[in-house]
Amino acid sequence: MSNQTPKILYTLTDEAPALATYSLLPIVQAFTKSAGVQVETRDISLSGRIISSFPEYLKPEQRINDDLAELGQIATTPEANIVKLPNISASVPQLKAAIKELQAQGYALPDYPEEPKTEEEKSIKAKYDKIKGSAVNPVLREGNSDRRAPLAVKNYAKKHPHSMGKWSSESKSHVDSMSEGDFYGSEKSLTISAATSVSIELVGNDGKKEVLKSGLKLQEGEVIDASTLSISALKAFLKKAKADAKAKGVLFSLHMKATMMKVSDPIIFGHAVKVFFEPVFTKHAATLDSIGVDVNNGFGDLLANLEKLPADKKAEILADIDACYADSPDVAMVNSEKGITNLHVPSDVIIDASMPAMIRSSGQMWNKAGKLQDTKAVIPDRSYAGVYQATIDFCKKNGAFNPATMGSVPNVGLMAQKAEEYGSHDKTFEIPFAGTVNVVDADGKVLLSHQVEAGDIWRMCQTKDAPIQDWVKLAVTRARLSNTPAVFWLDPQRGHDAELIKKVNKYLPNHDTSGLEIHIMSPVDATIFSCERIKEGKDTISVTGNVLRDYLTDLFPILEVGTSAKMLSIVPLMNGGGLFETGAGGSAPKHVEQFTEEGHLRWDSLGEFLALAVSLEHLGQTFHNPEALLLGETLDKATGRWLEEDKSPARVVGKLDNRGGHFYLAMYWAEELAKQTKDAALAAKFAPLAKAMEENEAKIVEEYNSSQGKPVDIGGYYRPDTVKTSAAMRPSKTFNDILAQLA
Ligand SMILES: NC(=O)C1=CN([C@@H]2O[C@H](COP(=O)(O)OP(=O)(O)OC[C@H]3O[C@@H](n4cnc5c(N)ncnc54)[C@H](OP(=O)(O)O)[C@@H]3O)[C@@H](O)[C@H]2O)C=CC1
Ligand SMILES: O=C(O)CCC(=O)C(=O)O
Ligand SMILES: [Mg+2]
Repeated sequence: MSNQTPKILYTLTDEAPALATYSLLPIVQAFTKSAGVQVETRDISLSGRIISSFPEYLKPEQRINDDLAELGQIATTPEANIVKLPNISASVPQLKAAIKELQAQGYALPDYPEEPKTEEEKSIKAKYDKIKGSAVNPVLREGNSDRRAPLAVKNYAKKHPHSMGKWSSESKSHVDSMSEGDFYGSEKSLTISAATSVSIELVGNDGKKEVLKSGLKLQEGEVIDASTLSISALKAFLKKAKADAKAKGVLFSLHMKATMMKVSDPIIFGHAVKVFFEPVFTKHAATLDSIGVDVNNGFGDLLANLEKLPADKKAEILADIDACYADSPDVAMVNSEKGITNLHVPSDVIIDASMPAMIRSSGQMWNKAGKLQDTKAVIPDRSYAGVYQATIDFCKKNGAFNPATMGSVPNVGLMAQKAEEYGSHDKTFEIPFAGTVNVVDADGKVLLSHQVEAGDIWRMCQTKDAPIQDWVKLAVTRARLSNTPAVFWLDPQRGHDAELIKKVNKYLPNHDTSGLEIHIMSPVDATIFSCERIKEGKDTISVTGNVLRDYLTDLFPILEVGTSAKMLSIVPLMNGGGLFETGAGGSAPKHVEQFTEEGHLRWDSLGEFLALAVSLEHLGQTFHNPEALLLGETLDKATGRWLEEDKSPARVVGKLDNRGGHFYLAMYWAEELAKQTKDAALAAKFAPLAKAMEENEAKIVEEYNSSQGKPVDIGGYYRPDTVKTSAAMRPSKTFNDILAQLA
């Protein structure tokens, strides 16, 4: 491998991180090129993925490579070195908006066929559905997850604690979940003793049989589980939750993961919308059906479709909606000025980020008057909801956490090879008729079985053995390296977790655990244990499955350091390569809105800096490349200084933003390279650059800051115009000229 060109693949994504890339990548490429390291880009943006899926509809010059497929393949090779920025996991409304924008830009793409009739439409829908939801991360994540706040980041947070809402023991905020009929209550699981192939069959109460899936290959040692959610129980629960929110005078707020759980959660979301607006749906059922309303895409879909109706009919329905609002608890708002509620679009409120944000704000969310108010967080399934209730209880009892003193909860997450719920989409079904769902093996033996009613959701998950072994090893390695207690968050009451507990107990003895503190606790107990420790300033590693990996790596970072953007997020790929994710958060659509309205980008690129440093280190080690190692080391030092000197972007216009922050990183990085003594040639190359930046610091900052305060046109949202965006993101001519000297 050492005679191949060392190469980092840097991903082009969406929204705020994509904007930031326009400013940061030229710096990175200039620096790395000078040291003989190549940084190439791969387009995995939503628009890029759409364009590359429909070459036959496009002019030859519009066609682009399927970079995601290429990266997915590379991720399984030892030389993989990928820096992955957050991307949009598109809900249907986002997908449609992106298609519309691309069509307007001259791409003759087909519309998204909501109800496909012809074979062609079915094939178009299948292609779009592959792009929908979380379609990138599962492809690239050929390894487990190691997410933590580096020491420099914790120290920065302690020195500059972010604001944290106070907690009162009187708070009425709480989590509400089903008490029966959910996935949690119905989960069954087993470990496969010999490789086989299974099918999933629905046998109707009348004997009718439908094969839902066949030929699903299972490996020896693989854990499978299946569970079902009863729709009648869900509806009854939602109805009760709505009435209870009204009785208690708290906001009603639904928290799902409709992006990642792209089959099950939009259905649950749709039921919540229908239950909340029940009188409207009952009275206008036929009309709403005739205009093609699909509330799995949110209440916004209903509002958009009303445009198809004559004015008087539309007014009648709108009046009934108003009457329904008047009779209901207030709904938590995404944007109170624009009247957008949490029920409008399923991708606006995503549980991993939304619950911690609520907990950071005293357990409150925004009401329609734009004021914070106590909230009922509706999380129908019980599997993980208890973690949030336990955190809320902890804050009610002990007051808010103190970022200046609190400890840390890093995470080791089981994620590889589409583990657990996050790989269940192709085995999730909305049941067409009442009966029994059976998972049947190659010998015709029924492995798992559930009674279901029409409309229920049934799903099966897989967790392969090799990733489990790797996860246990990673947990022990992290516990050893950081000398920190590690807790496996596994619930013996759950079928799947019970199987995993057996595996953990089987594989832990393969490692030297002497002197390490390792526990297995249910998620609720683990939450209490970890919260008590962080309050005392102590660290505790959470070792979790895939969903809690996602939830906890927003929850604790948001409480500890204000945002999960500051996380180091490493995916040691199982075949030896490295995937370096930038932060643990998403693509921050709110930041784009602020940028286009007032020219200030508050996106914090710290996650990119951290990821790039470990990517360079990995590259240096894999290819025995001292220049890459040196670039990584100096970047790490520069990042440390960047934090010490507090060059993080401000939230408000007129002050240093993302772009000015990049300039400071470049200056510190050049200074570190000029200062080091391992490579005199590199030092000589970077010394004049550092000097030029130092001498022009004030002028450069002025050029950045004075570009703010006015609307910015980037010529597109999902596919911005590259020339316009580059100009907007690189407004300092002085800095651009200095950087050009490196070329
Ligand atoms: N790894 C990935 O690819 C991920 C992708 N996503 C996708 O991202 C989109 C948005 O998801 P959402 O749930 O809103 O979560 P986000 O993490 O994008 O946003 C939540 C909030 O977190 C803060 N934030 C996140 N990243 C940064 C950063 N680098 N700098 C400063 N603040 C930051 C912002 O808060 P503030 O308002 O305080 O500035 C932001 O509004 C969706 O399409 C989702 O599917 C989500 C998670 C991970
Ligand atoms: O892929 C996605 O949709 C979200 C991923 C995510 O939230 C995470 O990994 O933290
Ligand atoms: Mg997440």
